[in-house]
Amino acid sequence: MAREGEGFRSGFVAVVGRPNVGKSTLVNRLVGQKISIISSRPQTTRSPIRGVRNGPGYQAVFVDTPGSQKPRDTLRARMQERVLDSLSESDVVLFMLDASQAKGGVGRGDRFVADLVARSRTPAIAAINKVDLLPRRDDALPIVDEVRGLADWEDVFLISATAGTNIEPLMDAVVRLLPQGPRYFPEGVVTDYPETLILAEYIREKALEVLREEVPHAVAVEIDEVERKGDLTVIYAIIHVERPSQRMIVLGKGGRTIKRIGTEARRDVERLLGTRIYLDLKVKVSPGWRSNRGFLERLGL
Ligand SMILES: Nc1nc2c(ncn2[C@@H]2O[C@H](COP(=O)(O)OP(=O)(O)OP(=O)(O)O)[C@@H](O)[C@H]2O)c(=O)[nH]1
Repeated sequence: MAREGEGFRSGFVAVVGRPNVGKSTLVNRLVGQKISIISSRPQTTRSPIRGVRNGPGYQAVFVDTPGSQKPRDTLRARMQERVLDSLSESDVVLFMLDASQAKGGVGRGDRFVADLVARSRTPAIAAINKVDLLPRRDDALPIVDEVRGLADWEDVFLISATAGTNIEPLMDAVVRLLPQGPRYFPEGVVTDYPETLILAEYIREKALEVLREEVPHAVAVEIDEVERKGDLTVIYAIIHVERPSQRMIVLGKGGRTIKRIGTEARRDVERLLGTRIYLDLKVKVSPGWRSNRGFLERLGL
């Protein structure tokens, strides 16, 4: 962790709200990349990281708060505790709701989340999103009034994550609430390094460990797809080798070797992402991949 000069602000911003209110859209806009950016996870949070934004004198780490919606089952009390814990561990909470849905009055689900935010006693900002969907500007006023009554917000903003309305004023307000702190992630890493490349590196490292000297340098790992299903992340990855004989080695007797690579990689990736992982590993023979430019570019090499 780099030490920064006097007055550097940093912290974790929990983004909460019912599904579909636009949390990912907003964070992607703030971070400026389509893929959430991750790096080695600092000890201070148990939540998966959605993205990191670096600005003059600050670093804001946006984190997900799993289960921040009204649970329908009997686990309700325990889930509430978990959400409360993660909100309390954050430095700032960004509560989002969908203006187009709140038109006839703020829904019960939104109230439920807002109530958790209030109970966490963490400085919080409310962002009423999708204002572009309101037919008239005045339609927003009753929503703002209602939202103000839900918790003791530091600020309430009307935004549109897709149109870009009020995004920078919102960001300024977030930064004002960040405490003094270190730069948790090196600037270069978080701005240049997409998640898939980091995942691929982890899997490659495990493959090399397990294979030792048997398939030196013939192994490349490609992440085909990352799918998030609640707190489960499904990762489809391909291990490329150059010859059929190498494929046999990577698979191992009865698939034993690839299974071991998968198990070890999954453990690390789980720690990295903070979610449960299902890792789908395939081995493919790609002759001459090392001299195929398009292939190398796709892999970020
Ligand atoms: N019109 C409009 N649509 C938006 C806006 N922000 C997000 N959306 C749309 O709302 C849908 C849901 O957005 P997401 O960012 O995936 O919502 P989310 O809250 O991250 O959803 P979960 O990951 O399921 O919790 C997408 O189709 C977005 O394009 C907005 O400001 N205006």
